[in-house]
Amino acid sequence: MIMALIYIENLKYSYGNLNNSLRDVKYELNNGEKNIVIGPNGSGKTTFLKCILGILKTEKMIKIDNNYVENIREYTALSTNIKDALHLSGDLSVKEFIKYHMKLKLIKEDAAFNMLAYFKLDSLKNKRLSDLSTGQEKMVYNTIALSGDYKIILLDEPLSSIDPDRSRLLINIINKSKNSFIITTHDLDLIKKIEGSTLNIMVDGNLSEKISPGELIFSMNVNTTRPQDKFIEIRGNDRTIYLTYGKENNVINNIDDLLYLYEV
Ligand SMILES: Nc1ncnc2c1ncn2[C@@H]1O[C@H](COP(=O)(O)OP(=O)(O)OP(=O)(O)O)[C@@H](O)[C@H]1O
Repeated sequence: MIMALIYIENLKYSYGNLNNSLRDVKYELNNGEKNIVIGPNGSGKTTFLKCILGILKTEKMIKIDNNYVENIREYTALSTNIKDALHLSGDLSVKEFIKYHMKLKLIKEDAAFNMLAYFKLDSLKNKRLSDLSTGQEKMVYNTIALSGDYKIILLDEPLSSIDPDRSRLLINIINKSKNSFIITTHDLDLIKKIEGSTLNIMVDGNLSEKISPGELIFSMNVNTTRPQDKFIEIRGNDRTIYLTYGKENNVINNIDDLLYLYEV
């Protein structure tokens, strides 16, 4: 049996007693897959990535390359733009910060500096991290995540606060890459722009089954009242959202219509 690159079963995570941030997540990421996770604010997308990264501790629920995450000490095949996963020591310059991370990941620092130049961000090298704009800071983390040949790249909202030109450059890199990605986003356009992407929808800590975007736009209907003929069921706290075949209301004719998901 060929095991998925990331294999998750019964993943639950709570920050405190009252908070059920992830409810019972089942998930697989295959080799070379580019998986996009969308969902409303606070639905659990970042928490999901942090569990995979081992930043949040879980018990034998997540396997990467057939090893439990908690047993992986130095997983150099995994890369991310999540700030909490990037070790920070003091207020470094961008140059120092990049050098530090490339050394940590045993990657030639040129890889990251070339990427920075590709993003037309050479001028940031000597700036302090604390002096960067929100978008510039995000691009530095994206650069670190994408430099080097990582097997799995976890990008949390990589395009938030990023200008259209740099967004285009970043999407080009993802499209050219043969590696596997999980990308969280609120930018529904990304689903169209990342070639061959798959989609999961997170609602109230529940993750939908995997959907290929092509499947969605054949007159799918977003509703909370028609469990019969459901194609995808997404359980929320106090509602269940069904994607059904049909043309009554909230019909998905294109990716932008996924906005209905946020409205029901
Ligand atoms: N450090 C924390 N302590 C307590 N609760 C937290 C913490 N981080 C997140 N949460 C809660 O967990 C839930 C999921 O948060 P998470 O950040 O994973 O959502 P998200 O889908 O990434 O949201 P967004 O789209 O707004 O970035 C939310 O209810 C949030 O309030």
